[in-house]
Amino acid sequence: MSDILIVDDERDIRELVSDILEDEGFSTRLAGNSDECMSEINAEPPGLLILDIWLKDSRMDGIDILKAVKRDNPDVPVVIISGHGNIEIAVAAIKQGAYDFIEKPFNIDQLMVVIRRAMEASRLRRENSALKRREVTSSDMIGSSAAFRTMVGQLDKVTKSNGRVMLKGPAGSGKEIAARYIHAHSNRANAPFVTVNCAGIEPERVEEVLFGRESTERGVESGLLEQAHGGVVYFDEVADMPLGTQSKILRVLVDQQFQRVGGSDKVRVDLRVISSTNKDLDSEIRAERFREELYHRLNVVPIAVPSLEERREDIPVLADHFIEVCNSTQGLPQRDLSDEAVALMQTMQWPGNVRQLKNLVERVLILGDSSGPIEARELPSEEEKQSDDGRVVLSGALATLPLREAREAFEREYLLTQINRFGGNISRTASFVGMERSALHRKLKSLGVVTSTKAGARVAHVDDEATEAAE
Ligand SMILES: Nc1ncnc2c1ncn2[C@@H]1O[C@H](COP(=O)(O)OP(=O)(O)OP(=O)(O)O)[C@@H](O)[C@H]1O
Repeated sequence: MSDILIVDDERDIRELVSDILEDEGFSTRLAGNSDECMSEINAEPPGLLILDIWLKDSRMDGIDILKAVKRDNPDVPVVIISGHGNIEIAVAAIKQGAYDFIEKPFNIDQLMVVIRRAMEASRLRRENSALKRREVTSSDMIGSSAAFRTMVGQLDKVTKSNGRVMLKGPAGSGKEIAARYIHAHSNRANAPFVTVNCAGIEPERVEEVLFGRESTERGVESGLLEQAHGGVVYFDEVADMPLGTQSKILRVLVDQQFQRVGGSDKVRVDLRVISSTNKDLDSEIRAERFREELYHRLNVVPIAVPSLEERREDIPVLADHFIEVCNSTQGLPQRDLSDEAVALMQTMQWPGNVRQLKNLVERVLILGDSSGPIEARELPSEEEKQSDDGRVVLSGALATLPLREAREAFEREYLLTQINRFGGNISRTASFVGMERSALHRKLKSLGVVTSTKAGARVAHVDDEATEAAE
């Protein structure tokens, strides 16, 4: 079991707490001021920190120490000791990330309850992140085609370095999963992986979201960059980053530091930067929508992520994998794939790549037959297939509807497909389909399309109640 570091300027108190904890089977270390405390933590982060708020003869008070611990060793739980009548300070400490506080004078039972709970919470958190990592490393990167193996070979080469990687590939091809693979196999695997959805941040909130904020009422709220300290920050779809944000990110990459909104101190962070794009950034630079200098900083090691059409031979293993995932996470039937279904899937167009395949598998398992192998007839027939001269071929069903209903049916199906293709992200769907975000929201409402979270992913579907009411 890891040990407990007790920091208090009163020798009697730290020795008393230490005696109690050692009687309970914990090992302890002691510190009487902030310097001793920081050198103990730097030598070896403890399993738990018990920290007095007021420290005499110290360069840092308890709150400063707490901030440093939450920044550099966020997994170490901190229990605050506060003097009687200092509840407000203790509450402020909790806002800064302390697990709990005990008020002096305290009794042994109270102390033990708080410590056991703090240790348990931190154990669960660590286990949880280990599980998440295992999920990514062992099961998520599926494939054996040549194109896939080439990519994995390149990912393996960059895991050991700290170089900035740019993943280039179409939407849904697995860029984020590739970034997570680099993280999980690097020496930063135990530190955070934080995704910055470049299109999704409102331009007026960019600084707050990335750099955090400081105010007297709410204390320090760390932004995404600070949350990623020691680990990896993943800029998803950098081409969608507004120009103003690009300059701010560039400055951070050059200076290696930033200021929180409302704060005056410089915050230094240690980050590995991975970014992704599905656009051709050279033409974005020529069109003056992307800053060339930022491109060169991000594009140190470019890695191509192949589209699903470039790795069609992986389709059967990927589909089997998604059937298994749907079975274990949602209890959907565990079915095989018939040879005809596999053949059809391997000849289809996949503009939404692996994400589209995953959604298709889920849809067939929900709507299709409940047992037996998946047959080709259960896969969506390509109703709105393009004819050779680019015109849309009308299927029987659509052709029998009045124009208004046919248009609605088409719009509903089209937008459902697009939203799911963009993983439920309305901003990106809006930008792809060429509508304003608010107009798209209105449209979806009128068509009865809603989004909800299913097995951790945002999915779009038709809200039956809304469409019935409209009819
Ligand atoms: N090789 C793979 N093995 C298993 N699942 C995969 C693989 N590649 C992609 N996926 C799955 O496909 C979906 C899309 O992948 P991901 O989000 O990584 O794509 P992306 O290229 O980052 O998409 P976008 O550009 O739209 O953000 C995810 O659910 C992911 O788990």
